Amino acid sequence: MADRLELQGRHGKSRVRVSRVWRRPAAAGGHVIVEWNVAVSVVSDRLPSYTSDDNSAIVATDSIKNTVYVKAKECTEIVSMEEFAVILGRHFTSLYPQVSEATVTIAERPWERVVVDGKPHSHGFKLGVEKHVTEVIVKKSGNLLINSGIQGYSLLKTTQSGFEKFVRDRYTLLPDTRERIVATEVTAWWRYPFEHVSQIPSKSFCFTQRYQDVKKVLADTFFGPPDVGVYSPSVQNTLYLMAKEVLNRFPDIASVQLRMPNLHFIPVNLGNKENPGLVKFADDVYLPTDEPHGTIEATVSRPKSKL
Ligand SMILES: O=c1[nH]c(=O)c2[nH]c(=O)[nH]c2[nH]1
Repeated sequence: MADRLELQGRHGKSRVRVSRVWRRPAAAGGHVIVEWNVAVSVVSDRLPSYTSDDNSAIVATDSIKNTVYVKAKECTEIVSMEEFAVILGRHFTSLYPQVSEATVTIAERPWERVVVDGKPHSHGFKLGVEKHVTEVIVKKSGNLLINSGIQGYSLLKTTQSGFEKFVRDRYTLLPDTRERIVATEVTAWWRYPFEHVSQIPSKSFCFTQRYQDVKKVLADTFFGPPDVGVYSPSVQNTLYLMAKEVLNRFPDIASVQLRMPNLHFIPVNLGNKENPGLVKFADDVYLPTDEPHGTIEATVSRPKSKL
C-alpha cells in the first residue's frame, strides 16, 4: 500500500542576502550596488532522502546558499536581478542531473543613488520604499518563466476620485460621492514573454529599466496630468486602466496582475446632542485606516494569439 504513495518534494534556501558592487569610475556613472534577498528552490527527479537514509541525491541547502555568493562574484558585468535569477536557475538545472527545475525568487532592497547639489553622487545611496521583485522558473530543457513585479508602491491623491451608483440595499450605509481621497499600496506582477533561455535578449534589453518604466506608467495613469489629474470612478476602473496602459506601452509584457487595496480615509464628523457640529466634515479632516480595507485585484492579459 505504502509503495503507491505519491511524493512531490522540493528544497532550497531562503533569505540568502547578498550585495554586489560594481565599481565604475565616476565618469562612467559611478558605483552600482544591489542588495538582494534570494530564495532558491529546486525540484529533484530523485527523492530517496525522503523515504530512506540515502542523501546521495541532495544538493545541500548550504551549498545552494554558497552558490549564490559564487555566482555574484562571477558577475563581473552589471546584471539585473532577472538575469541573475536565470544564471542561478541555469546553474542548478545543468550542473546536477537529478535537478529538473529551479525556482529563484529575488527581492531587491531599493538603494537609490543620491543627488547632491543637483548631481548624481558617484558612490552615495539612500534607501527608497517600493521594491522590485522577481520569480524565475527554469527547467532543465531551458524553458523558463520570468515574472517580475513591484511591492509596496504607495500612491494617494486628494481629489479626482469618487464612488457612486453601486448596489444600494438594506445593508448599505456608504453615501455616493464624487469627492474623496483615494490611497493604495500597489502590488504588481507582470510576465515577460521569454519562454526559453535562448530568447532572453542580450544587453539591448534591460529588465531594471523596464521595471522603472512600468512603475512610471502605473503612477502616471493613477495620477493623470499634474495640473488637473484624471477622475477615478472606482479603484476597479483605475486598476484596469493602469494595467491596460502597461500592456499598451510594452509589447514584451504578456500579462499584468495588480492588487490595489483601498486604504480608506474616512470623513470625520464629531458631535453629540449638546455639542453638535464639533467637527463638521468639509473635505478636510479624515481618519486614515487600513483596518479594514477594500481588496481589489485583477489580471489583465493580451488575448491568446489564434495561430
Ligand atoms: O473604488 C471603490 N471600489 C469599491 O468596490 C468600493 N467599495 C467601497 O465601499 N468603496 C469602494 N470604492
